[in-house]
Amino acid sequence: MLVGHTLSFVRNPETLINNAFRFFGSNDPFAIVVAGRRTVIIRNVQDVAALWRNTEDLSIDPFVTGVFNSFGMSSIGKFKLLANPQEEVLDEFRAKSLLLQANPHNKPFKDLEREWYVAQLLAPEPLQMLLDKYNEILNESLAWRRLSAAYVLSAAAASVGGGNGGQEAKTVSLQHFCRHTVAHCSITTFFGHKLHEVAPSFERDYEMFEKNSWKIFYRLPPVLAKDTHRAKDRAVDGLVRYFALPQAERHELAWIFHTNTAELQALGVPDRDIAGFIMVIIWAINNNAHRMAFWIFAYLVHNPAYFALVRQEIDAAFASAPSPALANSSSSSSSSSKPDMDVLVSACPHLDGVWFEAMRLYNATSAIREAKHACSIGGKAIHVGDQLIAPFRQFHTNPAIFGADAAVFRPDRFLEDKGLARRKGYSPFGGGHTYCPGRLFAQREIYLLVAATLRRYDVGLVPRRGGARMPEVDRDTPSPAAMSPDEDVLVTLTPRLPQGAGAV
Ligand code: HEM
Repeated sequence: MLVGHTLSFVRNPETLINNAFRFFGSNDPFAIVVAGRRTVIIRNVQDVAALWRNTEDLSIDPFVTGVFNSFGMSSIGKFKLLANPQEEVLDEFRAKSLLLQANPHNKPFKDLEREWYVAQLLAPEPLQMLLDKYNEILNESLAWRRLSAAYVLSAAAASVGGGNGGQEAKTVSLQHFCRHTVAHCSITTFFGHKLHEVAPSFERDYEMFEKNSWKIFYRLPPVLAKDTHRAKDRAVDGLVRYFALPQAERHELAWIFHTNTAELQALGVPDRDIAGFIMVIIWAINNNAHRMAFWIFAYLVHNPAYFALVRQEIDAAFASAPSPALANSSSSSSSSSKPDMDVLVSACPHLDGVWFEAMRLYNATSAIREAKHACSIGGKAIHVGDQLIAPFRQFHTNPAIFGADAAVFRPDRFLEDKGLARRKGYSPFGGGHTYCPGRLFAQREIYLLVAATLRRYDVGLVPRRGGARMPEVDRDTPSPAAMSPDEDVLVTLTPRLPQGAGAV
């Protein structure tokens, strides 16, 4: 049975799918029509595993090229991503190109690229080097005098909730704090300071684009997304200028992006397409991460007891670092503000709990594939050209997996059941051959952000008309991945006083 339901699917896939399941009365896959296409929806955990396994018949490539299409990539650029390197690499690049020299199975660019992500983002040493750089940039940007106008709304000597009565406090938009800090730190980590020199408005343009990037992702007519397209085009212009610099001036560029751009050049992909391609990856890096950071902070400031537990764990990770007050002083070296990463990721159970729980409840990611050949999933016949979608939030809110209170944000569930984050059905980073290669970086960058912030500052909730309220998910804005809140949270940041001075 086919049901035409494009708009309701884009706006709120969950309600539509729940209604359909009630209607059909089973967990078997069923078909609806989305944007004129037969789309098979999957909810059974075993069927998702079958979808991930079946790389012969089911492909993610049409979805990926669709995204690049929405972001303005030319036909030649899209063709080259999936083309045969033996036929496409230009003569002058053949001796050096990894697509020819380190590609025994002659994989197209898009497939070989996955191996490069793994090499940079999942191998311990390269990952740690990126994180060390990230931490340095983070500590510079969180210094009291450098807190950015992108999120500071006002500064005043005020008596605030954190207990440092009379000390200066800055009022901050939590949404903008997370969006700006995550984007600034990761963009500078991967591209270096030179990008800001040649494209001073890059971050602003990127953030403006990203705020409504769903309009591009869901291919709204350009006339309905003018500002978003313009901001994206300006950011891409900035990247074109950056990549036109001699390589020596881009020495801070991370290996993965050096490799991506060099190999796309070797394939003869036009410069603007290369910049557009990199823009999509920058979006994948940031779009989810800052929203997750927001939900974590939002939960912590609304739950002081949990905040205190997380801060205790974080302070232990800084055991060999100087006191918070020293960390805030301009003379403090960035390395002295470095937490022990092992403690942070393996001895902070309450931080883990709030991270796992945010990733469970505020993540609308789906597995998406298209059928290249006829096959079957969960007993359902799949025709060539069918689109298959498995929305993970269906599993993440399933009481059979997460208990009767699955709809509630309760981090302790991950402390009570240590195996819960490995349970089938918990897939915030997807799975199969497209399993997010940035998963370790993402978790660690967010832990660093939470750690650095709580280490340096008392974070107080600004009183809100109508009383404090943990935001809910914004159900009016479609989200391809991490979900936005229906309301911002305003907080005060106040430098923590040294231990022993009665402030902490
Ligand atoms: C909380 C933050 C993040 C979440 C929730 C997230 C989630 C995901 C998911 C679900 C996928 C799989 C998509 C699919 O199968 O279609 C994915 C893919 C990907 N992610 Fe992430 N991600 C995050 C952060 C990052 C970061 C920080 C990076 C890079 C540093 C990154 C790089 C990528 C890349 C390159 C892919 C494409 C993989 C492929 O097609 O083989 N992600 N991400």
